[in-house]
Amino acid sequence: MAPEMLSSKTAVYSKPAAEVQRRAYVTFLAGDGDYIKGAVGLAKGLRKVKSAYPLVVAVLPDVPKEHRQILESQGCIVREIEPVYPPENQTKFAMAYYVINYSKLRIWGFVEYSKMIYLDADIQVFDNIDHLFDSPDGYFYAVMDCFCEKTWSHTPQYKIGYCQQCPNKVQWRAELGEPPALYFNAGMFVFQPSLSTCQALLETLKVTETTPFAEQDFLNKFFKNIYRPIPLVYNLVLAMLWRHPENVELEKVKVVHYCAAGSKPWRYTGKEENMQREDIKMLVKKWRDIYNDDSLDYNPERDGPLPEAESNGLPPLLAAMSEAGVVHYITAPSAA
Ligand SMILES: O=c1ccn([C@@H]2O[C@H](COP(=O)(O)OP(=O)(O)O)[C@@H](O)[C@H]2O)c(=O)[nH]1
Ligand SMILES: OC[C@H]1O[C@H](O[C@@H]2[C@@H](O)[C@H](O)[C@@H](O)[C@H](O)[C@@H]2O)[C@H](O)[C@@H](O)[C@H]1O
Ligand SMILES: [Mn+2]
Repeated sequence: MAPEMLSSKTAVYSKPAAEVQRRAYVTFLAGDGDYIKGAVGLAKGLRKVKSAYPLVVAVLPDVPKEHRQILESQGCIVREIEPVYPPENQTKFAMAYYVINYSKLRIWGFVEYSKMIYLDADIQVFDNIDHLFDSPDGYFYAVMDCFCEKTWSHTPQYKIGYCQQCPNKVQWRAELGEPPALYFNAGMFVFQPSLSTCQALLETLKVTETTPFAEQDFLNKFFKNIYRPIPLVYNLVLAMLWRHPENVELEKVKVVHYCAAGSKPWRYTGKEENMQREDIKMLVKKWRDIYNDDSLDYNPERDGPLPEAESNGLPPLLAAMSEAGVVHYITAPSAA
């Protein structure tokens, strides 16, 4: 029976908080466009690599009911989030739609989970990465980005040809001040949901200048002191294939991020720059093979009930309070 929030009835549970270790992957979906295909592909890819954890999809209110039903039919846990808008700004984002990406910050509020791995919907997981959930707590793990694409032409590092992927090729110039801090791509990261962190993110955003890479720039600033780079195999930003091929061993790559212009597999035409490369065509085919594989559709008999059905049934906030050991609840019969 779904628990009552604390009211005239005393809703109480007996569940030792310590054993409630909830982990999940999470992606973000906005609008009624074709990113739904990316989210479905991701759900099927995680199933193919036999991940032990569910995929939560944080959806903005504008994601239609039909798309939410498709996600649930694929075994996803759909959670609606409120949009997050950056302060009024004159910024020209690198891509105009990046303004919606600040809504990703809501996932820090998913405190029914102790650790989560965020993946953009244009990402595919080709090898099991569940072991990343065992990374030591207290840090923010993500893969370093590349500054060489034209999308970076507004930055000093692009102007002098400096990139953190090859720091010795073009030396940073002292007259430009401090070299850029290690900078991660925000399409994939390992994090711990926390109500206080979520609050701090939203408060800090209100007083932070918006910048071309929107929430990616913001997250890099916010987590600068606890950011720990992880190997590129966990988030291959496609531009690395032509910008830093010496850093890529494609056969070892576990996670591919289809972020280069024209590379979204569900709308790939091969017309854009670099899109006729053999490796790109192979990676798009790999994604499509999973997306079109009916045997990877969610099957409750084979895959078991949705984790949400198994949860302790606590509403997220009570779960967090219980997990934090703040309060303990035992189920009591309805007073009525
Ligand atoms: O119309 C959109 C645009 C973006 N997104 C979500 O926002 C993420 C970030 O956008 P995108 O991946 O296009 O940025 P990129 O990594 O290509 O810069 C996507 O992966 C989706 O999860 C979405 O759901 N609908
Ligand atoms: O809202 C800003 C976005 O910034 C990032 O995408 C960029 C970045 O990777 C650049 O380095 C590439 O040059 C570019 O192609 C790519 O789109 C994240 O992937 C995405 O999740 C999101 O945070
Ligand atoms: Mn992306």
